[in-house]
Amino acid sequence: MTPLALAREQMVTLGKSMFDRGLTPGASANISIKVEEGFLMTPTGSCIGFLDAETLSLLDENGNLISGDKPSKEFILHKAMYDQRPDAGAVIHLHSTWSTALSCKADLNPDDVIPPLTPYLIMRLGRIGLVPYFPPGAAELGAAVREKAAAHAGILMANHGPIVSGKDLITAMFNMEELEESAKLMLLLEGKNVNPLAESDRQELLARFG
Ligand SMILES: O=C(O)[C@@H](O)C(=O)COP(=O)(O)O
Ligand SMILES: [Zn+2]
Repeated sequence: MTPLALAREQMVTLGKSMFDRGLTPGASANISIKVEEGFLMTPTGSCIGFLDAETLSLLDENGNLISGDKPSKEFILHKAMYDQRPDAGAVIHLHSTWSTALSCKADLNPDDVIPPLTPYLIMRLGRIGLVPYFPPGAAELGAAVREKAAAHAGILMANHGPIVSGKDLITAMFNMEELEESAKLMLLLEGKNVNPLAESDRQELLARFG
């Protein structure tokens, strides 16, 4: 199997896994993988639970369509992540419930949205960033993500949802799952007497795993 064929198969399989586990509803979400030709991306309007390996959008490095259906309108977000994070091999954007709920809250720290509650989020994604609301597909949203992406592999887009990168698609998916679980913990603990990790513990984790 060629690397491109493998990427197609993995996008279909992991897209279905995320959809089947209720991580994004309907035709929300988009996924991309960096490939030799440029990028493989989910077509706009597609449901990630029912992707067709043959109609996925294959784009060159500048985002020009080589083959397949019209790509996601969010290619600009994915490209911003790849440009700012040279080690990124895949990017996922979902409308997962807890991260999206968190993205709607006021007074979040745009460079550290989720407090250090447990080690694993810190080990996988470090600090989570936040960009202001702009409409889906807007150039301004792409620019805002571009500005945050060098410092954050996981970003919440206000009133919209999360976007994460990883060295490959399975890593990006695990990163997204950990972000979702951490957003859930944060919201479940609201108003409770929480004992977060000490900043020194977080620094140690960032130094070892970041
Ligand atoms: O929220 C939106 O409209 C997009 O960000 C999205 O999730 C799906 O857009 P397409 O990938 O263009 O279908
Ligand atoms: Zn979206």
